[in-house]
Amino acid sequence: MNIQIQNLTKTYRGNVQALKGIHLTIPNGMFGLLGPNGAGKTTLMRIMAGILRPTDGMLRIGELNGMTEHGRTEIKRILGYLPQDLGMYPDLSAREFLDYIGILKGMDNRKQRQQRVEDLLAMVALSDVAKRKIKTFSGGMKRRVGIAQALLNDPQLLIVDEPTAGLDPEERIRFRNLLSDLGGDRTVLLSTHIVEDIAQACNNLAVMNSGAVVFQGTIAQLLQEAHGKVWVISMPNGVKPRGNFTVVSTLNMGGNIQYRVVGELSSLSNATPVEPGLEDGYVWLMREQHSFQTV
Ligand SMILES: Nc1ncnc2c1ncn2[C@@H]1O[C@H](COP(=O)(O)OP(=O)(O)OP(=O)(O)O)[C@@H](O)[C@H]1O
Repeated sequence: MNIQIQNLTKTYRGNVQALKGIHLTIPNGMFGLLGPNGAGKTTLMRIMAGILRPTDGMLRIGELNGMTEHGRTEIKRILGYLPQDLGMYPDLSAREFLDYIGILKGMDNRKQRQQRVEDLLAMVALSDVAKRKIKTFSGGMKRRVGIAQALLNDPQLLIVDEPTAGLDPEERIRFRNLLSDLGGDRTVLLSTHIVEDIAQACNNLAVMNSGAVVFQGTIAQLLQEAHGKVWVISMPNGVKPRGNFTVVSTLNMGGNIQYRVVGELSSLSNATPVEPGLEDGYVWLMREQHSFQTV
C-alpha cells in the first residue's frame, strides 16, 4: 500500500503550526519517521489514522482519500494504530482485553474472534501470561498487548507511535524484532526519536524537524549526506578539541579521551575520518537545519 502526502498542513488553535506543508511518499514495508520531540510526528500519525483533521493539503492511503469524511471512515477499516498512550483496562487480563477490543472493532463472530486473539497472543509471545491482569505486566509486555490490539483486524497499514520509549534495552530489542516480522506485505509506519529503532527495522525513512520533512530516502542515502563529516579525535585528558562540530560520543582511553564528532574541524591533527553511522547522519542533518534557521 502506497501513501501519498502533499502539502499537508496542520495549524492548532493558538496558531501553532505543527505541520508546515509536508510532502512524503511511503512505500510498502517498514518506514521510519524520525525526529526530535515536537517535530510533528504524532500530529502526522493522528491525521493518517483519521483521528485528527488536517488544515489543508492532500493525503491518499492506497486508493482512499484521507481528506474526506467518507475516506477517513474507510481508512479506519484497513488501519491498526498503536498510540503513545494507549489506555488499557488494568483489571482485565490480556486475553479479556483483546477480546473486548475485538468486539468494539465489530468482530461479531465469537469463535473467529477468540481464535484471532489466541493467534495474536502467540505472535507477541504472551500466551503463557494471557490470564494475568494487565496491571501486573511490564512496560514491554503492555506494548506487546498494544501491538496485538492494533493487529486484530489484520490491517494493511500499521501505525506505531514511539513504541520503544521507556522500555529497557532487552525489551526494546524484542519489540523491534517483533515489528520487523510484521513488515511483509503491509505498510508499517514507525515513529521514534531513537535512531537505533530505525537502523534495525527500516530501509526507508523520513526525518522531521519543526513541522517539516527535512530528509526522505534510504538509510544509505542519509549516511551519504554525512560522508566526510565524521571524525574520531584523540586528545589528552582535560584538553578539548576545537571546531564547529557536535560531539556524538566520548570514550575514555586511560590517558586520552576519544571524541567522535560530526562537523568541521579547526585542525586535522589527531583526527581520523570515519564512516558515518545512522546517528552521525541524523546529527549532521539536524546541524544543517540549525544553521539554515540561524542564518
Ligand atoms: N492539541 C494541540 N494543541 C496545540 N498545539 C499542539 C497540540 N498537539 C501538539 N501541539 C504542538 O504541535 C507541535 C508538534 O507536536 P507533535 O506531538 O506532533 O510532535 P512529535 O514529533 O510527535 O513530538 P513528541 O515525540 O514529543 O510527541 C508541538 O509544538 C506541540 O506542542
